[in-house]
Amino acid sequence: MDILKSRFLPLIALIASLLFLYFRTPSSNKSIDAECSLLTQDHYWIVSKRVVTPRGVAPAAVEVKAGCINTVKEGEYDKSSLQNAHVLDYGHAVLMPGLIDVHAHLDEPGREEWEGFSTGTKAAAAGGITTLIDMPLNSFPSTVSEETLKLKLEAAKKKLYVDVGFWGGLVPENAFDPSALDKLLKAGALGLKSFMCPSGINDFPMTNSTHIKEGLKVLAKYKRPLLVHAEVVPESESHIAHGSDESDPRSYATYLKTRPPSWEEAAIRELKDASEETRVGGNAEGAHVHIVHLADSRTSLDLIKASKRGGSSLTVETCPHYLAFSAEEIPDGDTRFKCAPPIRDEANRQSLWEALLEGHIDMLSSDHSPSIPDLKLFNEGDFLRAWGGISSLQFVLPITWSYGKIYGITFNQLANWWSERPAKLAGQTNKGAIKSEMDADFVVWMPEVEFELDENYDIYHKHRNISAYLGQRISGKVLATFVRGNLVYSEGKHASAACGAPILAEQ
Ligand SMILES: NC(=O)NC(NC(N)=O)C(=O)[O-]
Ligand SMILES: [Zn+2]
Ligand SMILES: [Zn+2]
Repeated sequence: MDILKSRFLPLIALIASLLFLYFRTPSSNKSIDAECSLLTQDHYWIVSKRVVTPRGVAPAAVEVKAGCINTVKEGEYDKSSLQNAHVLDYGHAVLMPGLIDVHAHLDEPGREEWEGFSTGTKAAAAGGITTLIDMPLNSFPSTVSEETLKLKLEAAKKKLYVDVGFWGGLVPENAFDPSALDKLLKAGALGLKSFMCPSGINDFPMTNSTHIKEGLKVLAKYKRPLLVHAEVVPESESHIAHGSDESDPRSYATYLKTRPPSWEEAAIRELKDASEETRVGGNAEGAHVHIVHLADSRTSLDLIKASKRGGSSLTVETCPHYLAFSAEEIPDGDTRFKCAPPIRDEANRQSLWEALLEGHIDMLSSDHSPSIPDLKLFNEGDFLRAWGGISSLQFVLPITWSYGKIYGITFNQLANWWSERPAKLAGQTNKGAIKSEMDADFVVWMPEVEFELDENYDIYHKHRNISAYLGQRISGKVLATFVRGNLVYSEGKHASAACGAPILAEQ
């Protein structure tokens, strides 16, 4: 009997625990799901008088089912037709596709004291951003291989409040190693990113046109883009890179002179050549070149226009800080405004707006690139030695709107610049527009509501005091953010669990 007991007891215990797990799983899943959303339903309707669809702005009722948009019924909705349904009526608030930020530095693993997946994506959710694509540098190690992409994914686990994809890095070490690039792209990097000038990060060295052409050949096979920080330090100008001895490092003008528009021009001239290979019949047909954070609205932009006219597959983004600020108004010593390329003069700012409105600039991104406050050297206010990068993630929608409304921008333009075109760049065919079968990713916001970014405002970035936007009065309050049907942010509250998904490219 004892022998029988000792033989069968473990087996009985195993069966009992399997049965326990089997019956427990559905209810435990349910409670996890409930934490993902501030709503309990997964089938409901969102109603608003201003729904932004590819067809325009109109009253509509949007049916959400299992994380996707099921139907979009345009026109005033008839309450009786939705009688048994769960309806969220947002009245006059604007319902737009969630923003897709293709350029954010979240810095994990390795520099989580600068920013992190949890803080960064909470800020994104509070700002109406439903997807962001993380840059391969500022984390440590940089995302330049299959292994380092895996470290990113590991670090992101259970910390994502919105969906997050990853760009891989193109650096000299992997540029001539197509099999290493293959592995990185097969592991799910949505595309590659490279720098044509020093990045400031030791394990992310700069690339030249030869590296870029090699990278484009590999990217062509996967039909994915190369994003480029387009500034080149011309030989003849390298001597002014650190400012002349008599110049005041606390003056923004001193910094501005160290990175003239000719740096952007030189890089874009080289990129114009390299991107010819993306034309139909070219060596890298299928690949795409995307210029990040364009600051110069003059010759650089002319080169971009010529390249597009010639049939190259090329797009360009600019960022809200280039549209909001001008060099003349940056106070002495206020290194919150330091970024590269630099914020240029007022006339340049205005022509950036024109280029955006005329469609020569394709999209917007945050280039949210924070650091620890110490590196901003606030005490010295030294623009030449302070770390460059603007901290802005949570504010990009109200900032674009507040500075754009005097140019008469429309909600459809906002949706194009912030959702539709970024989705295309990142290969996200299920995202970027309010139409049936797309992911139910939305921002609900009130363009007319003004508020102050003061000390009482809830900011979720890791370091609130380094943002260049603090102290501003702006308009466009985000009321709610939905990620694949989950209400992840509403009226100052986040869902209790981080249920955003890592986005990996499919082969
Ligand atoms: N290492 C960085 O994050 N650099 C960034 N810094 C800026 N833009 O000032 C960038 O995107 O180039
Ligand atoms: Zn850059
Ligand atoms: Zn950046």
